Amino acid sequence: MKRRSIVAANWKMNGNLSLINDMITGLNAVHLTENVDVVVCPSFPYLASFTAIAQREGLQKSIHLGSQNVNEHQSGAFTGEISIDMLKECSVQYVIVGHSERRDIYKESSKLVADKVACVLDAGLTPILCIGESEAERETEQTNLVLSAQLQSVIDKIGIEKFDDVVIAYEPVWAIGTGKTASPEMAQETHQFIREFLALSNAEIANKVPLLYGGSVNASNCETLFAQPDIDGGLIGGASLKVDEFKVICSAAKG
Ligand SMILES: O=C[C@H](O)COP(=O)(O)O
Repeated sequence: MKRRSIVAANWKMNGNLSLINDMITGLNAVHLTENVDVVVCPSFPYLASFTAIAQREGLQKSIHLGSQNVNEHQSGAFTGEISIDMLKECSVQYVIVGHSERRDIYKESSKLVADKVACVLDAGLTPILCIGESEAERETEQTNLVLSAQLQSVIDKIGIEKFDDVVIAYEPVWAIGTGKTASPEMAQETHQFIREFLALSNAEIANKVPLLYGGSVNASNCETLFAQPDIDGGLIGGASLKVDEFKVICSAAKG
């Protein structure tokens, strides 16, 4: 079956208003293959700006706005946090959850990540659930164990059926921002494992879930990565801050 392809830009704590303008103009000029969606995830202060500029300039309908994080509570005394309703008011459609930088630097547990996935789904938005192993875990052959545990905690929380509305991004931590991309074969092998793991709970849903690869994807390696049968697009960090390079990556998504 044909799965949806997604290319998502995670700007992390980078970018500014000028980049929002340039990205919207640049992406509007890209010919996106049918069945390909593009998601731009700037920092919180730029979400409303993105929407305002997109409304003013017009935006291809397959380009969407995403957030890099959300708080799992609906509202309350959580200084510095952002609720799902606030994101909805800014026209956000996708939310990155469980990025390894959130898990490592901010100590987000798999339970918290699962709560956030549930919160995003309950609001009718799409979570981009990030999973991935560290270099030490790969070297000690624990990759599949780590990925299974990260996935199982979300399955336990929301049930496998709800994965129909979940996007998964596999990002080996050792490949993030390091220039050390997983080889297409290694990435494919791990994506296939993820799909097979989901299939143990529900084969039909496993076959439908878009699986994105993330970790030093750039204009030179995107085509071979996206050509792999179980890779349905990418979660792009550094290369998504360069409009021309990101356009090349979006154009390479197979749809
Ligand atoms: O969310 C994106 C990933 O962390 C990948 O970042 P990168 O493309 O800079 O390696």
